[in-house]
Amino acid sequence: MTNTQLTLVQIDNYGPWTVTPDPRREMDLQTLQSRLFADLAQFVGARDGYAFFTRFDNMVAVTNGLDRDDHELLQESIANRYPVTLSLGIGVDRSPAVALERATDRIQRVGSAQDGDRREVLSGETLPEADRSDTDLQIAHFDVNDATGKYTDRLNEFDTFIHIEQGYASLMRHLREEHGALSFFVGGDNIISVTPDLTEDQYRDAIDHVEAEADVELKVGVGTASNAHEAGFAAKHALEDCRHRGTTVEFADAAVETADD
Ligand SMILES: Nc1nc2c(ncn2[C@@H]2O[C@H](COP(=O)(O)OP(=O)(O)OP(=O)(O)O)[C@@H](O)[C@H]2O)c(=O)[nH]1
Repeated sequence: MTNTQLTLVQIDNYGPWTVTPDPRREMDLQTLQSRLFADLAQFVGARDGYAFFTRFDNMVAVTNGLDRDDHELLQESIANRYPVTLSLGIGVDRSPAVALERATDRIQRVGSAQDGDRREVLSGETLPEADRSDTDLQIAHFDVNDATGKYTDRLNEFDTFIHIEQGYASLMRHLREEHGALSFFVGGDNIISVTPDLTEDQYRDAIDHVEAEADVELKVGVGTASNAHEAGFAAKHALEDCRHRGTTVEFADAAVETADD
């Protein structure tokens, strides 16, 4: 059974805080946001989840394997160390987009992101403990073909960035609209998608779509496991298979996942 547990992480009342009593220095905000993401990534990663920075004031984490107590501990630890607090909404569904809808609804129904009285919401349902080990999720790790030779070593950084971002925009829209999959840029030329069970043909169609729309060539490795780390790690191995075989889509085989993890 494939089921994704997603957590929406939202900084409470962040907009007003950034301008109270006066606008704060931008690089101080950037430092806070990136450190907060680093702490979230470490916390979630240590429990075999994945975290994505998305807009920094709102972040998304794949939290299969994390229970309500883990979420509470995250809130407590951040509140102890940062001048801001976090609200967390949790949702579970076969479709990652629906899981995120559910997670979001849990926070939105309590109040606005800029509501001074709405703090440290923790709401939503986690996967039942008994279901965790036999519930899988799918991670697809996309990479631009020869980004170094085509862009990094030839163009200035800004023009390279435009190409990569156009490819990302095209892929994220296609997978969201066609399959309810959620895709996140993770740096360099890499995009990680949290997907429902997709077929090889569906991945191939996505790659063809991005090439036609944005003129960016991608390849993808796909992994399935009970947590994001194992699924993503298997996907990375599958991506290496693409490199060695010259293919565009590879699915991890289960043996690799356990042998190398
Ligand atoms: N987040 C993340 N970034 C990576 C990973 N591997 C590579 N990168 C980034 O991607 C950039 C380009 O590296 P590659 O994708 O290996 O190089 P390439 O030139 O595209 O070559 P091929 O992928 O072999 O076609 C690196 O500078 C890193 O920033 C990864 O596993 N995760």
